[in-house]
Amino acid sequence: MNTEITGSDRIAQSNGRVLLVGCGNMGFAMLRGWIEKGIPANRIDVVEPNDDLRKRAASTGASVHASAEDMTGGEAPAMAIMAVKPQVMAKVLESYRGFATRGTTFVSVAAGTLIETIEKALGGKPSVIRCMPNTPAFIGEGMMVCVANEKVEDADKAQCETLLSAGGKVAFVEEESMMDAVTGVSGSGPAYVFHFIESLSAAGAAAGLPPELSEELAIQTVYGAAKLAREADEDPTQLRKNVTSPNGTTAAGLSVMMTDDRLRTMIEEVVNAAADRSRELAKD
Ligand SMILES: NC(=O)C1=CN([C@@H]2O[C@H](COP(=O)(O)OP(=O)(O)OC[C@H]3O[C@@H](n4cnc5c(N)ncnc54)[C@H](O)[C@@H]3O)[C@@H](O)[C@H]2O)C=CC1
Ligand SMILES: O=C(O)[C@@H]1CCC=N1
Repeated sequence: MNTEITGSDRIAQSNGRVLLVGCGNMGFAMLRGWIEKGIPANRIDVVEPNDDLRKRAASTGASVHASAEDMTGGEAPAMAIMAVKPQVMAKVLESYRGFATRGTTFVSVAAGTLIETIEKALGGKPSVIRCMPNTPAFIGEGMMVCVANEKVEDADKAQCETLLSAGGKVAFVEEESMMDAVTGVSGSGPAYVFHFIESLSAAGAAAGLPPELSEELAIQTVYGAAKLAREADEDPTQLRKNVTSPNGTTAAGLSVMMTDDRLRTMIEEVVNAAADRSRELAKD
């Protein structure tokens, strides 16, 4: 008889505790999203060595701990979300090896860190999901893309999806190699959009608008356009055409962006640079 306890069994038995290791920018964005969407704070433990960040995590009602030692003697969580930097991920995972044989599904959000590296660090045959989230998870509008190893059962995957979807949309891919491009598009993507907002806002100010007003116009325009792109029946190409009157102002602006595919070429370079860095991180 197989007596191994799976993550989903553990959820049924223990009300599914969740462990978040690392509560910096990404960890806190996820934690905040979970709390906002009603994941009970009393089901969440956070390990974060930084005092200020630990206090911030505690403000959500989650139980906070300064180090792995405070946690590892206790009940194994159903899921451990690992949100530390890729450079320390393998070392940090070693402290949680005990959970790997006690039914915990490990979810790493580190850029570049391969499933193989996570498995080695945990030893044995752990259940591992590699996930690339993004910071809009903070407001429940993130994009979380995951790939699972063969040890992850459907029920564990479903449980993980339930948790992660509190931070936004969740997708699973079959091939781990896609995660580098995913990182280049949606993981790092919010930073490109924020820089676009900064640039649009600065250009408006340079064109004579009060800076605060210009920033408001830039933010609302990106927000409204993204929401329309998500909700409209038409695709982004048609939505662009709908704004562009023949020989009008938009055509004048777009000709600067689109001549010789200027922006598209640059964005391709941007995404490739981020994806290449993700591949490099796998080798560090
Ligand atoms: N910031 C982002 O937009 C995204 C980040 N990621 C990934 O998330 C991970 C974390 O990135 P950030 O949050 O940006 O970095 P961060 O530096 O803000 O957060 C990392 C946190 O880990 C904590 N930490 C260090 N050692 C620890 C240990 N032994 N136990 C528990 N916590 C420990 C640090 O004190 C810090 O608060 C990285 O692997 C990154 O690749 C993934 C997607 C997006
Ligand atoms: O810049 C980074 O490496 C992380 C991963 C994706 C977004 N931030």
